[in-house]
Amino acid sequence: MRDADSGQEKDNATATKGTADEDLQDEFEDGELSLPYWLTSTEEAANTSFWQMLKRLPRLLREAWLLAWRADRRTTAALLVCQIAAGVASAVGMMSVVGVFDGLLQDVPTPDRVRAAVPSLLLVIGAAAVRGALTSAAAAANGRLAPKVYQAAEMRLLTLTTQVELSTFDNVEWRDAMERARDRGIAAAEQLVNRAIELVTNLTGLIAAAGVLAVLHPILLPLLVLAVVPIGWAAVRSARLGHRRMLRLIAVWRRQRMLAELLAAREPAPELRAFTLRKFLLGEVRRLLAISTSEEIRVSVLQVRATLLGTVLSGFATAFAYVVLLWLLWTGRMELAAGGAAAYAINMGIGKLSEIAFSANRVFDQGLYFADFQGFCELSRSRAEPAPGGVAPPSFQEIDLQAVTFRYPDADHPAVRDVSLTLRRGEVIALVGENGSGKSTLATLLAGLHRPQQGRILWDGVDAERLDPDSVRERVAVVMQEPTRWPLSARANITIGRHDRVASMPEVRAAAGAGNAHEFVMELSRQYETLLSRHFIDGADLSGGQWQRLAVSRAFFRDAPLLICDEPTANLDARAEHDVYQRLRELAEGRTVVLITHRMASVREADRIYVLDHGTIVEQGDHEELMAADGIYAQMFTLQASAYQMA
Ligand SMILES: Nc1ncnc2c1ncn2[C@@H]1O[C@H](COP(=O)(O)OP(=O)(O)OP(=O)(O)O)[C@@H](O)[C@H]1O
Repeated sequence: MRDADSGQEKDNATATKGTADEDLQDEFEDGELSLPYWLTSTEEAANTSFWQMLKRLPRLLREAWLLAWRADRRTTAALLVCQIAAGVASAVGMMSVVGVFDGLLQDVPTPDRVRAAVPSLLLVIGAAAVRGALTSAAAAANGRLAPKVYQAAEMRLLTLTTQVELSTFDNVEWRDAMERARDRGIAAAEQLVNRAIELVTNLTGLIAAAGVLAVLHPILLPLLVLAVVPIGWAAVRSARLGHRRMLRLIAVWRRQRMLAELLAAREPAPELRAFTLRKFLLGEVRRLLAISTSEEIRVSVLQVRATLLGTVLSGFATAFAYVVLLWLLWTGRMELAAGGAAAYAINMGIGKLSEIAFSANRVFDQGLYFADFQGFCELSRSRAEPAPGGVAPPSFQEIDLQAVTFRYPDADHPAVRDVSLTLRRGEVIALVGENGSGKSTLATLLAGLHRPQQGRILWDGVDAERLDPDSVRERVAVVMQEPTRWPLSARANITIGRHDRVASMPEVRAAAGAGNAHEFVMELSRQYETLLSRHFIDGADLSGGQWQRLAVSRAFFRDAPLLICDEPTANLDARAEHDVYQRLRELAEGRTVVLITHRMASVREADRIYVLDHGTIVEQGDHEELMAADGIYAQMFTLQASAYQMA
């Protein structure tokens, strides 16, 4: 079937040559729509044969069952009972049709025939009513189950994503897996359950029809199957064409969606206008849309052709089944009443069989995406942060780094190499060095965000490897180089530093005052309750420096024994910078502060200064000692001081 598909697609591609779409088609073949590398495993799955697909079905059904069972046991069980009972009601209804025909065909006056048919007719009506009620109950149960499955899948994904080691975010394979799982995997989990339920419903209907036919005459059963094979083939072919079109177009769709979002988003709006990019970007979106439109039309023609062929062949096979039925009646091999019921059951069975072909294909289709989701979950579990039982001391006297080395995943060189240093309680330590010398990485190691591959970090003599990473992080407050702009209120942006503590307004104000944020927060429309996001009504945005002041306030509010400030003043004006350092020094009473900055004037007062170069410590001491040594630090300091003097 695979070859047949590609053959037909090739024919079609040839047919389109010479049309107005020629350029697009060329582009299409030339790689614009070639399969993105991260979809190769999905393509492999999509190209498997019809029989391979059938073999996979039981496993997929089991997975759907497990998903539903874990999400809501009672509803899943109720749903299954409703489905099976509806199937039984169907069978009872069909068998009762025999009685109706029996009554109507008796050799008595018409009123007596009708009277004889009434009990069976009531049974047919009763069975239909019960089946209808059970189907509605099953639909209600499904309506309850589907969102729960979605919720469970989304929560599973987010729980695992936030549990992995930070360095995993730099792993390309994991990030690709996450993209695919988030893009379609969560929805596929819900869809897989929906489609599996649909399949089971149709299967129970088919079993009922097949059971009735087998009772009436066994030869009718294979005829039923024969009639549905062409429709089933057409359904599978059409779905696979659609799935492969999706695989080819996904890169184009993603790019087009990304551009469309940029055109409509607020952040790039000024640059879009400043660089007069509108026409250029609109042209790009138009080009991508044209590619996907032409491909969609091409595939839909192929799909209609397949469906038409399947329907015609199935029509012939159905006609043959009825001819055989007539022959059975003609030759007296079957009672007339049973013949009427058989015609009814054939009709029902054909309907169910073709629905089964469709729903089995949908289960398979969603199963492909669900496999992506499961793959990501397994990968994330294998990369989850270890959680040893130890708890870091509430406060510490000393943090000791011993020959620590750290390399980012896939990086050629370690970002921090063989670093040994000691932080004592109450000290202010400064890390200086050129861009890329490893300061921020060293800070993340101290904060317990990364784990060194070599060397040890001791908290009062206890190896951090033996401590629960969250308990280490509880003791640290970090002002990041690029603090996150949380789309929350100004107050929450500060209290998120210790979200599990009930915060009184005076405490929030004190932290905001320390971070130099109180004044500008009071000027916002709703002061501390102002939502800091332009994406919402009444939301406000802040300048880079104001966001940084909030980040400093957040760290003050966290009130941790170790405060790490990674260029906390990069966006601050001179006065704000002076104030923040003043407060940092006050805060250092009883706490340890690690300061990373390029402003040499700010590090003069530090108890100890470490100079990093290519990940190693090349100089250390206080300001006077380092100036006397006349090394890198002295050069950097003199350079900046002379620049200020010239200014
Ligand atoms: N996530 C990452 N993945 C791979 N390499 C990284 C990553 N982050 C940083 N690096 C590399 O590690 C080295 C140290 O980077 P780091 O950010 O620690 O330097 P820095 O001294 O803080 O620089 P800056 O002064 O510019 O902030 C650099 O060579 C950088 O390219």
